[in-house]
Amino acid sequence: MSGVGEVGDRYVVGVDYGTLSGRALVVRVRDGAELGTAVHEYRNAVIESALPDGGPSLPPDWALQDPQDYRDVLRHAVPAAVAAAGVDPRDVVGIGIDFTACTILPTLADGTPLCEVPELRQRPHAWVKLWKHHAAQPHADRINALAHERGEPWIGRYGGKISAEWQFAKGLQLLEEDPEVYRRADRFIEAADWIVWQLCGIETRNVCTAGYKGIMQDGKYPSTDYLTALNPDFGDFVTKLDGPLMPLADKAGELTAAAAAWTGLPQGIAVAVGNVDAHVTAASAQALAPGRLVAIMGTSTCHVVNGAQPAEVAGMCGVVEGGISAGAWGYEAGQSGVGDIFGWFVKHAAPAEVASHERLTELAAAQPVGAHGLVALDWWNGNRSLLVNHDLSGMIVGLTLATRPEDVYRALLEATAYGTRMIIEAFVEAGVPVNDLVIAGGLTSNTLLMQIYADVTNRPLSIIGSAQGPALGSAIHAAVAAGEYSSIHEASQAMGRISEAVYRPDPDRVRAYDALYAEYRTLHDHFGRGTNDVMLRLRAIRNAAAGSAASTNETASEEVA
Ligand SMILES: Nc1ncnc2c1ncn2[C@@H]1O[C@H](COP(=O)(O)OP(=O)(O)O)[C@@H](O)[C@H]1O
Ligand SMILES: O=C(CO)[C@H](O)[C@H](O)COP(=O)(O)O
Repeated sequence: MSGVGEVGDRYVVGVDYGTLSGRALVVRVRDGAELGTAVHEYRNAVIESALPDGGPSLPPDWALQDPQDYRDVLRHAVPAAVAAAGVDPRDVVGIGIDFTACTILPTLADGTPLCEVPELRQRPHAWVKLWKHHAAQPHADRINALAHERGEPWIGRYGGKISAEWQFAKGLQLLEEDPEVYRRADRFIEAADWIVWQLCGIETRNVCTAGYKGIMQDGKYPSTDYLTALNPDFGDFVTKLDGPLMPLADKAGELTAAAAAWTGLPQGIAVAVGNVDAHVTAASAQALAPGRLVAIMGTSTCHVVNGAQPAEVAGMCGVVEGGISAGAWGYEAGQSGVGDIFGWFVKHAAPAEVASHERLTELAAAQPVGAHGLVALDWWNGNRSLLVNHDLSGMIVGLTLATRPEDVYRALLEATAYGTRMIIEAFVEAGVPVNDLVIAGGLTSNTLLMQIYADVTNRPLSIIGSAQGPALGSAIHAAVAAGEYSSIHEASQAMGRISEAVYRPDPDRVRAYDALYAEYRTLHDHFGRGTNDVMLRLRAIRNAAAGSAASTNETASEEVA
């Protein structure tokens, strides 16, 4: 953190809503200096098995959140960040937020979350569905099949598949599993837009989530005909999504008196339009130019890259005009599990004497490429791009009695790099240039991982110059919304930071990885493209067994009662 500003300086606050916590960052407008930060952990974190106040236990693949946790970030992290920065809150001129996505909730017409309506509190579908809620896969499958059958024009803009994580799959699941909660939902809104509504009292919809996570293309959602063909009661779904659509970095409204009281910031300051963690980071990494692919690597990885033209890229998440920044076509792809796979290995598979990222990385770094004899498929949390199937699962080939924990750890790091290479090749083959990579997020601290990515992708890797890429990106958007800069490009140049080409590919390792990547591709297509659906069959067997175990437990507890 830099020192406090000078007299006359103005500041903006960026708030990054992550999977487990929200971080606030106070940033100086003139140069992007980061002056103070604070984190607030969500009390209810990720709700995966039981609701906070009781109700039915949640089936596999559910992931919910509590919207009160989001308000608490405003009440705790924002004032703490301003205090840590040592600036006068009266000099703060704007606030911007970014959120995970698609993280979405049903609300009443006034924005009250349905899970806060007393009689709906114990209904799982009344809660926020987090981005990694994966229980809507069957609904996504039907959305996709019908879109292809009818030749819907928008499906190509999503690489041919809508993800189970996105709005329409989650909405259809809500309708079909709890029609009453669906009917009570006047609004179905991304948490990014909901928290902006809480801040400025005005409901808006940002073009980023509407485009990538909804199906808003060329100013339109899917037709009523199509939605009715999915389910006769789904025809009205878009009326719950509709709202004033706003470009990124615009001002959504002004901070209300109530939100000023929560945050300690001045009433009336600019509130920027909501945005997504990955997409705001392109601005903080000074990576808005076409061809610079930004990978935000944390629990999962999100890839965003601007292009000059629209193109259809099989398996990408989507292409949206102005979806990253005005004046370009923004492309997105993603890997649903990255740091979480490494974390799983440290926590559940590595023996205690080596069970830390640091120790496993140190041991893994000592071996030449290929020496472990392993190739893994990185699908521990399903596959977002290119296969768009969250029922796929992880695999390691080549294990022997000589395999050591660091070998497996290294194979997992490499598997995620191969997954990123698949995505890059899909973009390039479709005519979307990817010249270099800019990496942001917590995983930038792992230098072995960074070098593996440079070698596997055969591209130079630049590193964002901030440990708070999303929060800084939100602050940059707030500065534009407050009128401090005339465009996001100008603000990004003044306030963003990047260290250019920190990691360069090594030709020998590139060659060695080409051979391993060829094996990865073969396995990827074999298990992911229908030659052998063993993973899908295992998932069905698991779900049936989990279902019968749950009903056995319920019968047992009824008998006890
Ligand atoms: N040194 C490390 N090497 C590899 N993975 C790590 C390391 N430290 C933490 N992780 C993993 O990175 C993820 C946390 O990254 P972070 O960027 O903080 O998360 P988030 O995506 O929530 O912002 C966790 O999944 C954790 O298992
Ligand atoms: O898809 C997303 C953005 O488009 C999610 O927000 C993202 O994958 C979750 O990010 P993280 O793992 O960093 O919390």
